[in-house]
Amino acid sequence: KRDFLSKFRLHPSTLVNYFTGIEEHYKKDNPYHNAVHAADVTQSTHVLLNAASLVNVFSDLEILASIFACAIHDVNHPGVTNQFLINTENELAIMYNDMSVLENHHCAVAFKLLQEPNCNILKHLDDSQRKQLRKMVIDMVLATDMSKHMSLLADLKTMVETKKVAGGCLLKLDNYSEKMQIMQNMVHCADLSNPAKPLPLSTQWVTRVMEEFFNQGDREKALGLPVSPMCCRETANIEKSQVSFIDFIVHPLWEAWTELVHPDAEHILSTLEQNRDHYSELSATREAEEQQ
Ligand SMILES: COc1ccc(/C(C)=N/OCCC(=O)N2CCOCC2)cc1OC1CCCC1
Ligand SMILES: [Mg+2]
Ligand SMILES: [Zn+2]
Repeated sequence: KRDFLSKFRLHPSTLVNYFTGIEEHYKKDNPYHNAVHAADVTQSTHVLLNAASLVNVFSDLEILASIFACAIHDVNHPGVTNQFLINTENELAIMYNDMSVLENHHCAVAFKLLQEPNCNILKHLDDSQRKQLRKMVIDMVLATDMSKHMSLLADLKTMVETKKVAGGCLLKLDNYSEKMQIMQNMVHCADLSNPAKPLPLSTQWVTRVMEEFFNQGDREKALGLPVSPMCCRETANIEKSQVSFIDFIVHPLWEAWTELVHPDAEHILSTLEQNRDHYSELSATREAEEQQ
């Protein structure tokens, strides 16, 4: 739909080879971090990019970089968190010195795959375009590390406030840093969009992420390690965790995004709020049952 095959001279069979390779490098037996999550985040970002207020904000190369970043953003995810890899001194934590271990790995695997035969989809980009795309993809994927969430959101809110005070257009972006901030938050929003989807979809993602967390908790128990928060299948309160996750992480982020692209994301924010109330009511009902 974006006419990228002709704009970037992308070869159909090379695209198929590369993205089949990417799909195969997502671990099928991860309940959550599998190729379906990558497709979900990619499709969600495609929709966010179509907001009326974002028309003409991004160049074709920035859009290609954003969509590519989503498709590869969790590739070869091992189904455990950065903290688990660090605590178990996993080879990936050693490789990346405990810094955004997963996110560095996802980028490295994706770019290494480009060098496989008949997989170089970026072959016909010129050197400057390829260098810019690589930098933008790395900047976006590294920003999906949850430990960056608070600073990413704080900077977004500062930028929005500053532009509002200046009376300018929120989306008049003067430099790479401002534009990249928007792109990083957009991909991060998509990565955290599960609670903002229609409830039948959202509940499936909750089941999947909890299954992956519980598998990690089982492994921590077997290794005699302290079980990570929300990873103990005996004690986790799923509904309560979702309400906190929405209240403290997801809603503040989507509130900022909704203000940025006003009024194009209002329906997403209201779905998120309805879902939050659903989990909150479920949690209260469960608590009442447990009292009896
Ligand atoms: C559908 O529910 C969730 C979906 C995504 C996420 C998170 C935090 N995604 O973050 C980006 C990926 C990431 O960095 N992760 C993956 C999850 O663990 C942290 C490291 C959390 C979700 O629910 C919370 C609350 C109850 C149990 C977890
Ligand atoms: Mg990730
Ligand atoms: Zn993800």
